[in-house]
Amino acid sequence: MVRPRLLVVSMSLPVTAKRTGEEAWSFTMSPGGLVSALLGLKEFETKWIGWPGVDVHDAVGKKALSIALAEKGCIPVFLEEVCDQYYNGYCNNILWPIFHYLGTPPEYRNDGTITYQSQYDAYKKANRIFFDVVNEHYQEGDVVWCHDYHVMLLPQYLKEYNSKMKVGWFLHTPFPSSEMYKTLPSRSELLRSVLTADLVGFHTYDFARHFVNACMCILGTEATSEGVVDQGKFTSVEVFPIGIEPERFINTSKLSEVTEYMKKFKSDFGGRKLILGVDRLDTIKGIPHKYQAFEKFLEENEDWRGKVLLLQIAVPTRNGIGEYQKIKDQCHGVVGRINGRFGSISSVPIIHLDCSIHFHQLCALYAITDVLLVTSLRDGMNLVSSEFVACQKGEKGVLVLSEFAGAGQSLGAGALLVNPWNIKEVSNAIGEALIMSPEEKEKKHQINFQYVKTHSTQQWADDFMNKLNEVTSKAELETGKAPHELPQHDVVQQYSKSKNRLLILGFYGTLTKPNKNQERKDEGMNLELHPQLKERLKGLCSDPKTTVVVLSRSEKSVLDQNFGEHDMWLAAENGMFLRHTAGEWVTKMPENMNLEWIDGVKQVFKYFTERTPGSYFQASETSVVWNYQYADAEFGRAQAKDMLQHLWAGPTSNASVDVVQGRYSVEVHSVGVTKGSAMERILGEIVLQNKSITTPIDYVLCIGNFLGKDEDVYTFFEPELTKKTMSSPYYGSGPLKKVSSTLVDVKGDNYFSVAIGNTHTKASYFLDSSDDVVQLIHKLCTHNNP
Ligand SMILES: O=P(O)(O)OC[C@H]1O[C@H](O[C@H]2O[C@H](CO)[C@@H](O)[C@H](O)[C@H]2O)[C@H](O)[C@@H](O)[C@@H]1O
Ligand SMILES: O=c1ccn([C@@H]2O[C@H](COP(=O)(O)OP(=O)(O)O)[C@@H](O)[C@H]2O)c(=O)[nH]1
Repeated sequence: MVRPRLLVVSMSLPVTAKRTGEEAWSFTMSPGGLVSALLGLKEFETKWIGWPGVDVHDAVGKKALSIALAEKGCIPVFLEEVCDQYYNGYCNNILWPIFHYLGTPPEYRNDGTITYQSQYDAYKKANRIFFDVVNEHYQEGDVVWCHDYHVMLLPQYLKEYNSKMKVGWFLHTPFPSSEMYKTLPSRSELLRSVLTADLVGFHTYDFARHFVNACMCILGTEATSEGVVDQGKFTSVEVFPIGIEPERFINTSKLSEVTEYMKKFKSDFGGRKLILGVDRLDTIKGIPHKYQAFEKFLEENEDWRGKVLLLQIAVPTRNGIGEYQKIKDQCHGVVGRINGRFGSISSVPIIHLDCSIHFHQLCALYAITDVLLVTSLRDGMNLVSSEFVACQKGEKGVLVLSEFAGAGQSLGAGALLVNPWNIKEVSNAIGEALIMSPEEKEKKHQINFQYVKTHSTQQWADDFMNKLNEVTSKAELETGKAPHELPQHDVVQQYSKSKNRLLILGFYGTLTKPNKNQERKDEGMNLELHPQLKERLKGLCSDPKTTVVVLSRSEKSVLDQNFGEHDMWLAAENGMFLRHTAGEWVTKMPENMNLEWIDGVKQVFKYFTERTPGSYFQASETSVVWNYQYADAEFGRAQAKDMLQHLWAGPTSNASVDVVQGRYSVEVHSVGVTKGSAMERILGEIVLQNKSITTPIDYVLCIGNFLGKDEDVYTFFEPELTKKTMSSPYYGSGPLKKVSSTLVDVKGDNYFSVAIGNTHTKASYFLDSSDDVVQLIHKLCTHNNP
């Protein structure tokens, strides 16, 4: 496969520039895991677009810097006067703490005169500047991969300008639960923009789930198991846990310079056990908590005093922010206290370094470490943990890892997981790690080493790119398939010609009267067939060449009441129950379906129904739907968001259910209860009962006003899919065997899938309303006698 060129966009470039003369620049590597990880992308032609770490105001300097950076495959973004408000302000003082559950900084809570607005304005401006630079360098076919919370508006700017650009967005930090995210004033704009990307990626399932929930609660979008549908546009949301470049660490630790450092450090530490911490000096890394836990350990384990050293590399970061200056002082204070308490003339228990160290030194330290102590209060991933695992040699060390780091989900099995807020627990884990047997340490190490080796950055990038390619190719195909107005003449003509027709009709919104003025009517509770359809349907059903199926989420009794007198098939609760009107209901529910959640969901729905005038809920045997179509729209929407929170916190939290938000409804049903998935079972039953079927179905008309998750029914009969489905084992046995290969014979011109009032659909055609369905059914009934 030819790989596209990659435009990586992140706030920081991998190198930080320093001016050494009018036209001269020197560079150092930028700190942080994002940079380390992306440097591992070797197999793509990559241009990296980002801020060079300095403000440059003169044209000469900018030009010289651009040239020097170009040699490194980098393109600078000059942020100039917006930089401070953007980077130190909105990004790192607002988004960062909110995304890491620290909430808004105190000055925004306590000082009524400070608002986010000017910082948000700077954020918008900065994203525009990023957009301009990307746009200047973009070539057709490039993939633009936006990284992190600094560029959340960029996907929208790019897509508005050129909808064909392939755009991915990946978040390196946690995405918080919607309760926390909701506090952001610009929450909707940021979400909407991110959703314009083709693919949105996170490190862990939790982060992805939080994002999807936020979209549902805040924007009212519909969520599917694969992503989010916003205003008819689908955005894929996936999990891609980042890795490191393991070979780089493994090979470096074998270098003689590194071995020399190892010897030297061992001798410097005088035979003491080494506990290592490597973190940017960031509020989220829990460094003061680490010190407190170590202090507790020394307090409670007198024997270990003088025999263990905690070395903390505290890499400087974001010096322009007050909180970061404060934490530095705070750390120095605590270290002083502990060293004062437990140090001696010859040694102190903690060495705290406010600096970054050379890569060889880092690998040497990782290699000789007995305990790597990671106490992040929240962390997107934490690559330091993986780097430590990759560098370990000889008798292995132990990873003590915060359960709040994304890495906890991938390296947890080979680590001692701790809650960093629980000082006692961390202190105990230090003790446990120090006395762990070599066999146990080796076992844990092997588990993690296998993981680290096989989950490289390259793999991570490949996975992201492959998925992006897949979703964009699919979207391209689907764009070409935007639905057309139903060619009613062809529909009728093909109908006349065919010998064995199958009509699949939805009920609500398809065969009911259109509800144009949104007034409350009794049919809210009691769905009623469109009055003009009664006779027409009868005519349609009485034709022996036509099989009609009403496929609805309604209950059996509702379908009985409305269609009982017609000669047709009724598929209630999205196909969970089926009957021919001449026979009894049969259950088509998949075996082992767990319905224990239903009572809890009903209670929540009842609660909201009582508090939302005009709303009602319907519970069937397999699903519960709350409808606020006749309630005040604004209030109903707000209540729906609130309801989702209650559902997630309670009855649906561990249940295998889908919670689907419709335009005016919230529906909960067991996973996999979709109309498309029911189709195969329905068809099987029809064939089973119609033993006389000898001619294949040569005409399919499927009309509905379905939820996104049910749209799979429109594609079920697509000619290329039919072949696949019909050759499935289901059809290879029992009574279907004899008709399996010839059951359906639709080639395209005799297959019509129709969505009512929806042009963002998988259906091939659309009709405006159920009044059009009435007209169409009339034409079909009278086709021989127009
Ligand atoms: O550029 P800075 O402001 O100095 O910050 C450095 C980076 O910090 C964050 O890194 C995150 O990415 C890592 C790799 O995915 C992940 O392991 C870690 O948990 C995250 O904190 C930030 O997201 C980056 O944008 C910064 O460049
Ligand atoms: O002096 C140092 C020590 C470490 N690191 C690197 O900083 C990164 C930290 O990444 P992590 O994901 O653990 O956290 P982040 O800093 O991105 O939040 C790792 O790749 C380290 O190798 C660094 O740049 N300078």
